[in-house]
Amino acid sequence: METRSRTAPNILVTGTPGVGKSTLCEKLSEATGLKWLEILKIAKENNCLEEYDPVYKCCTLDEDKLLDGLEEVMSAGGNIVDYHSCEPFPERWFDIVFVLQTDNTTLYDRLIGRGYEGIKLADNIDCEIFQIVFQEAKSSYKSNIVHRLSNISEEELENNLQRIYGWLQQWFYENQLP
Ligand SMILES: Nc1ncnc2c1ncn2[C@@H]1O[C@H](COP(=O)(O)OP(=O)(O)O)[C@@H](O)[C@H]1O
Repeated sequence: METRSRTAPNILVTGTPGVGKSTLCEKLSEATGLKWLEILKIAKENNCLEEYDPVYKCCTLDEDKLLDGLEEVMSAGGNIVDYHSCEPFPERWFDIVFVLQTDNTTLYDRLIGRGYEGIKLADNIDCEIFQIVFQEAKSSYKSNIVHRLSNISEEELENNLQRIYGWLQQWFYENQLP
């Protein structure tokens, strides 16, 4: 389904675990009324998780089942999708993609605070150092809709929210229904 037939845009908020996606999405959803879709939570609730990985202490996604289940709500528009990767999703779903980023010390502290350790901690820090999610986003979507946002402090979070509100206003202005 094309963007034009949506009554509100779909936003993807992505980035390495710990960069602040949930925090930003929750505030954005509260302020705008757009629906916050926490992909991991939705996958759990709808039995879209596959085998457990004991090293990373998480499960892989049953992507086909998850995407089928989300198609209708994504086609309608008005969603904020929160996930640490953009690879599973069809390009046509999103009007804009925000990749949140932090510095490595900040991310390290946040992940330690969350109980990450060993390979899981090291791999996530590497993921941020090598900007894996940003590279993924650039290869998955048109470059003009992919935006990096530094999200280290409360002040940056507020700036990021303001920037997204500004973008949303512009979207509604440009896509006004006749
Ligand atoms: N802009 C920010 N400034 C300071 N702390 C933040 C910011 N964004 C998130 N945090 C904190 O970082 C931790 C991880 O945030 P979270 O939103 O859960 O990340 P993610 O959803 O990307 O895994 C939380 O403790 C949260 O309070």
